[in-house]
Amino acid sequence: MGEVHVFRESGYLGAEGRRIPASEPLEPEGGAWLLSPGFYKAVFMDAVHIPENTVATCFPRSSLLRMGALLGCAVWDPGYRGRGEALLVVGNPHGIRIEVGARIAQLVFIRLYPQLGERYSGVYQGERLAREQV
Ligand SMILES: O=c1ccn([C@H]2C[C@H](O)[C@@H](COP(=O)(O)OP(=O)(O)OP(=O)(O)O)O2)c(=O)[nH]1
Repeated sequence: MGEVHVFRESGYLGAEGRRIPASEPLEPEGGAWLLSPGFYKAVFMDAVHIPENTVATCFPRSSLLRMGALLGCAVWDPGYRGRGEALLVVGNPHGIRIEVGARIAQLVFIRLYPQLGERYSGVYQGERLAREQV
């Protein structure tokens, strides 16, 4: 876990366009976030580069589920590079506490045969990376 954000406005998903809502990072206290029930944006601390012959998907660690929280993840495309994000849903009515840098997710890689002709070139390519990392 690198950052936890709260959403500050609505999002929009159209047939063509989209607007990702503004969000605000929460300051950890004593090196951890105390999160009450709700929906948060979880920004990963680690950057990934998905190989071009691979697609990945991400699951929450079961420890997260066991304490009453979910991580919503989608598909990580071949060739994607970046520090991605996921949706953290805290359902435990007593909240949860997550330390900065705690491991929250596991990526599962699926090798593609044959290799795809196209690698990811969407709007999230290179997100949160320094120019030389892209
Ligand atoms: O839970 C996830 C899943 C994917 N990604 C990254 C890797 C992926 O390659 C990229 C784009 O994901 P996706 O293709 O699902 O997004 P989209 O909304 O379809 O965007 P685009 O139109 O750029 O494909 O975002 C995340 O950060 N979190």
